[in-house]
Amino acid sequence: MAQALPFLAQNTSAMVQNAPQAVHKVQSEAQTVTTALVSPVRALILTGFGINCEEEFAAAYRLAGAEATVVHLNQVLHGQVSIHDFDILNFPGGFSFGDDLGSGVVLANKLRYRQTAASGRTLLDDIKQFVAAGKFVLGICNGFQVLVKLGLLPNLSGDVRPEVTLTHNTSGRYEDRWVKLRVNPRTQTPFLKGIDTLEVPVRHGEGRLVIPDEAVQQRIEAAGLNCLSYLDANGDGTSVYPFNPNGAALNCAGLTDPTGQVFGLMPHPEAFLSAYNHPDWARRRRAGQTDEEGEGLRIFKNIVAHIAHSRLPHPPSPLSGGEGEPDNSFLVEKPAGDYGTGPTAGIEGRLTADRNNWEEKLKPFGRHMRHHATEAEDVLWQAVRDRQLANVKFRRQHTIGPFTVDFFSPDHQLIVEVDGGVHAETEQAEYDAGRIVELEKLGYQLIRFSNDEVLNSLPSVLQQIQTALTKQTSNPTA
Ligand SMILES: NC(=O)CC[C@H](N)C(=O)O
Repeated sequence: MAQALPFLAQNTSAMVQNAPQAVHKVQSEAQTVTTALVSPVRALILTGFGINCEEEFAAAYRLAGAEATVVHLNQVLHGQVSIHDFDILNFPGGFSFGDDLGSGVVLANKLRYRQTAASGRTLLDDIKQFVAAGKFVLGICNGFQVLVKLGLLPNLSGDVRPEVTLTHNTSGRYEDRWVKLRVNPRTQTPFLKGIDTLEVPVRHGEGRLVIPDEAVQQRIEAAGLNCLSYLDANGDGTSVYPFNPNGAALNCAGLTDPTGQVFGLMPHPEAFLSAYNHPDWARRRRAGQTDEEGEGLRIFKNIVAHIAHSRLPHPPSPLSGGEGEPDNSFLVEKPAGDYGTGPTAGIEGRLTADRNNWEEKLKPFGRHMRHHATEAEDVLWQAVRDRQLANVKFRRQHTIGPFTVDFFSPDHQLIVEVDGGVHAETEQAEYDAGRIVELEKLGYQLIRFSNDEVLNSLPSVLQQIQTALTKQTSNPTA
């Protein structure tokens, strides 16, 4: 096992370093978007004492748009770095303390008993406070073992004492192979939101979950804390080797605590960040798969998006006269019916609606739509309101001619529409197509997103809006 260590470390960091350019493009796009948001999501990654997957872990968060900081555990234990300055605390894989006394045991004991010189507090005291503050903890492989040995997982009692354990694989050997996983639909954890199945590698000697107490097992199942299970070739949960590589109880590859904020798993999602990490990538390419991202990245994107979203002000308050509300300064006296001028028409570029039509129909309609915004519209509005995106002002449910558009940047003449399922229906699609032509004729740029895109890939949506803003040069008259 000891010989495998340098090989694994070299091999995996080379995979990250050699990740294709496309991945780095995703990385820089995601970072730009995060910078555009209020403050970056911050991930703290612990290393030292034989941990060896910290760089892949950091790469995963950076690709997901977060700020990743790798520190030696001693820096935290000696009080030089505070976990409370971060949003996610991460325990990577590796061979901490050479797996002496069982994988993860010594490190768990250090967290529980080692007091920081200054305060006499233990790091576990801080972690409890961290979780109580609504923050997140992720442990992968050796990190998962640490969380289990410590009792942070599954932590049914809330007392952080060990309730289950992870021990030697039933095969009696170190397992290094790819596995398929299914997400328990009952899990509450944001780490796994929207994920059904996942293919990831395992590399461990002590990954077999043992649940000594029947009542504990029932409570784990009842609460859906067994969030990941190993699948066989038919996609069914299995105890059969090698699909289940370690003989885990409940075919379980990962656990959460009852809050869903603490999550640990034996497989390595941080080792599948790029499509090229997968042993079958070339065959998949030939079969027409074009996705550049590895499936493991979804977990990191999920948690980063969740935290970024929870930072946005809630609930939305479309206050009358607030940012985004149409106002009379956008109107000039014009004969009824003549609603339109393009953005190139000097001062008239500010005219976006006919007064009569606006007062009678469009203004109440806009107000109604603002008060009955869909979830996706709200999410996007919270991200762009108050000039949060590239310092650009957006209005919502803004009236242009006879149309009411979802989001509008007057300075950039950019329209952003968020579509629900109804827009796919033929009649509606035809109407939408006509509307786009009319609006584009008037000189506006229009981009559209589906509800799903906004809800599940907000950073990418914001990035695309930002790109569109730079294409559409600022209108000096607006
Ligand atoms: N990759 C890892 O984190 C390995 C974990 C642990 N050292 C084991 O062998 O079980």
